[in-house]
Amino acid sequence: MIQFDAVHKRFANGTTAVHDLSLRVPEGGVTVLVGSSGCGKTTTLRMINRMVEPTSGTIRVGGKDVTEQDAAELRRSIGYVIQQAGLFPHRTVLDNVATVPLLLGWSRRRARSRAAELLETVGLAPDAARRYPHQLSGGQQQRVGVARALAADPPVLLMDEPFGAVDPVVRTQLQDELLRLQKELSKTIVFVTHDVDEAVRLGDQIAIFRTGGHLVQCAPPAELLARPADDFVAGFLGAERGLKLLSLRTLADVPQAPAPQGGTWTLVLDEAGRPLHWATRDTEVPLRPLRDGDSLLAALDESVASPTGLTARVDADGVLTGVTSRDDILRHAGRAHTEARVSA
Ligand SMILES: Nc1ncnc2c1ncn2[C@@H]1O[C@H](COP(=O)(O)OP(=O)(O)OP(=O)(O)O)[C@@H](O)[C@H]1O
Repeated sequence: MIQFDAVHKRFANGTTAVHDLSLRVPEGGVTVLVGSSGCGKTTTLRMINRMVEPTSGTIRVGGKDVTEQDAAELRRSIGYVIQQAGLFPHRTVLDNVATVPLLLGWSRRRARSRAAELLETVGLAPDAARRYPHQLSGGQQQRVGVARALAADPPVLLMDEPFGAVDPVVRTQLQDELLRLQKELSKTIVFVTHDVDEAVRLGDQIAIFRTGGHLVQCAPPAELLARPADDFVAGFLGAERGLKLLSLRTLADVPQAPAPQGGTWTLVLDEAGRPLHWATRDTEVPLRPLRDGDSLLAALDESVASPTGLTARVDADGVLTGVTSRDDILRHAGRAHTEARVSA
């Protein structure tokens, strides 16, 4: 757990970057810091590993005051990922990842074998290990950055706009990858982003900052979206708060019915029972079958695109389990919104 108590940071030029910050970052979860440019997110992050020293207040990591620890040692025990990955250009990918274990005194062999294992964990092909950073795409470099930060298996990871410089498709893949890794590793992650959708997707809790380094609200995404503390938070979250909330709810509890027979549109299946498309006698419309774990937002999107207003649902093997109507999805969405408002 990371605990900020009454932390203040004023730079030598008189700028107050962080104002009286008290914040609890729970162990094993992702805390996302968001807010407009210059509101103190990076400064907050960098005070955790003492790249920036607070003017007053205390920061504890695992119960220990960071100022009472050797700064270099502290930094080695905390993973740090930045935008553009910040890799060493003249070292191979493998050596980049092995850097911290070597600094910690591991043998070259052990450090390299750990690095190779981690490259696989973050989804890079083995031949990437021998290349230099400039020979990789931006998304691949970010994966190396994550592998490097994980190399010494630190309990805490600091991530500063790690996916800010890649295109939206790669960004979504990197977010998926981080969620998958986090399920396995349960690190305590502090993640800085400008992107509200990224924050909602990744955060167990989201801390929203306002210019001048003021923390305005810190809450789980569903609570934040259902009950923003003030107009600033509501404005920052954007006009589509309701839809964002739907991205957090799954289809699991929404009822399904057997696929309709004999109407204008038929749901065509392959021989294993997997849905292929909707069809009339002379038209075919593609479909995207959804699973219980998919979001209500994806289900609504699919039902709007479907010529029948129905979403085809499948099990883990892709075999049809039933269909759900747009009305059922909307009814469930309305109930989920009411519950979120009441319980927040
Ligand atoms: N070394 C420094 N000296 C003086 N002022 C600084 C220094 N570092 C940051 N600042 C100022 O402190 C404030 C907070 O900066 P910080 O980088 O923490 O914001 P941020 O929310 O991370 O911004 P961005 O999203 O643009 O990265 C800004 O006004 C910035 O100009």
